[in-house]
Amino acid sequence: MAKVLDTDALRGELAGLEGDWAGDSTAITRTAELPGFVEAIAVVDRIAVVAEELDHHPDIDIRWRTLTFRCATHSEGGVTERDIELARRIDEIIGAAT
Ligand SMILES: C[C@H](O)[C@H](O)[C@H]1CNC2=NC(N)=NC(=O)C2=N1
Repeated sequence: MAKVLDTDALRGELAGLEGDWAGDSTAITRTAELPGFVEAIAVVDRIAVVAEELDHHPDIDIRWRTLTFRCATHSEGGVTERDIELARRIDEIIGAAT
């Protein structure tokens, strides 16, 4: 079972991520702007595959070509290492698409 990260641990983990993630021990979020709607949906599709592989799923808000991801471990009520791993994988996919 993954533990909810405390503020210090979370700050360290966020600093190590490629993307501009923000948040607190409740949840972390980042946005990404893709060239267009089709590209944004393609990114969501790739992230869906990874989320299934990890058995860990982000909340995703889609507005035209801007995506907002929110990661938290629902079962633990906060941000755990599983969210950091998911965030890292989301960053990789966005990095490859932009
Ligand atoms: C059984 C399975 O591990 C759980 O239901 C998973 C699925 N995906 C999940 N995703 C997220 N973000 N939090 C969870 O607690 C969670 N639980």
